[in-house]
Amino acid sequence: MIELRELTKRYGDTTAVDRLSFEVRPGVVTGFLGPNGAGKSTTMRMMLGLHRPTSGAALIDGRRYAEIRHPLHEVGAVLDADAAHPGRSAFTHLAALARSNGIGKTRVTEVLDQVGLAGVAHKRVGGFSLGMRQRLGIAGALLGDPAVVLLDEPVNGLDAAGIRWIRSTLRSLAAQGRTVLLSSHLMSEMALTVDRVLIIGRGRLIEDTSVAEMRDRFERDVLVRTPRVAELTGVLTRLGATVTRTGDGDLIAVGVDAPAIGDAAAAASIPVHGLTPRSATLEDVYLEMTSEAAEYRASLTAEGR
Ligand SMILES: Nc1ncnc2c1ncn2[C@@H]1O[C@H](COP(=O)(O)OP(=O)(O)OP(=O)(O)O)[C@@H](O)[C@H]1O
Repeated sequence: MIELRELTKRYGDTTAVDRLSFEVRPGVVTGFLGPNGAGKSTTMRMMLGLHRPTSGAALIDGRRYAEIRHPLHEVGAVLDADAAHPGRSAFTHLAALARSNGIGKTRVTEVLDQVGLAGVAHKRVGGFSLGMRQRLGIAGALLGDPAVVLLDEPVNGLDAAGIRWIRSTLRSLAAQGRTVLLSSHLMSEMALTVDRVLIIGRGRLIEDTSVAEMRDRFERDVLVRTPRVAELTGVLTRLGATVTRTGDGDLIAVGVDAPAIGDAAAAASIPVHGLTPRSATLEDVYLEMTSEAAEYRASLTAEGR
């Protein structure tokens, strides 16, 4: 379990993380989402004791990272797929990591097998594809059999097979009762991988919800085509709908479903030539939630800050 309490990080005038509080629970895959510059990497680095918070705390199973005696056994992290020296083999890289944490070579063989790299264990990492380097990173994170696994942008740049592999690996880690947190700036990458989402913008928490709840919250509307626009607008408004008009003269009704619109139009003898229920995608909902933070970021970039 990961717990953030009013976690804050300031760099001079920039508040990268702003009084962030949330919990990441075991047994589910949690996505940590936000537009570029939202503060995801800074937050993860504070969880791992790599950055010192300005105030507040990031706790792993109730303790700050610095207080954990054998960190690799409690938290495994992949912050950068290129952390391994290109001249080393996968085995040598992991064996060095294992040795410095008092872990035996048998475990190295086990994790290489677990991530599907057993066949290339003695090949140079420099010749590995991004997908293979990502697997190696995960092998390193799993060496100490930790209860908490953190991954920063693990699917960035991966092909479809690589994404599928990460997805099923993270699901099985969560099913084993581990706490799994992965960051991304793209909802589309997360939608099929995570159960819960924590969305941040400008260092603040915007949403802490499940993907299922987010799907349910889509604002559904109905596109209505009628030759008697004004009359139908009146009928639907009286039904409680919010009605707007498209550039093509169609109506967009929010707050009533298509059958209710059809019935009301029939009762008023208004012809309806088209009735199309529409729903936003998960990506649309996410972009709307984070638009203010993304625009703020764009304005800073435009000012050259
Ligand atoms: N060492 C630093 N010094 C000054 N500002 C920093 C530093 N590290 C991060 N920042 C700023 O803090 C904010 C958050 O950055 P961070 O890298 O944590 O965001 P992110 O959500 O991980 O973004 P991305 O998706 O682009 O990786 C940004 O405004 C960034 O410019």
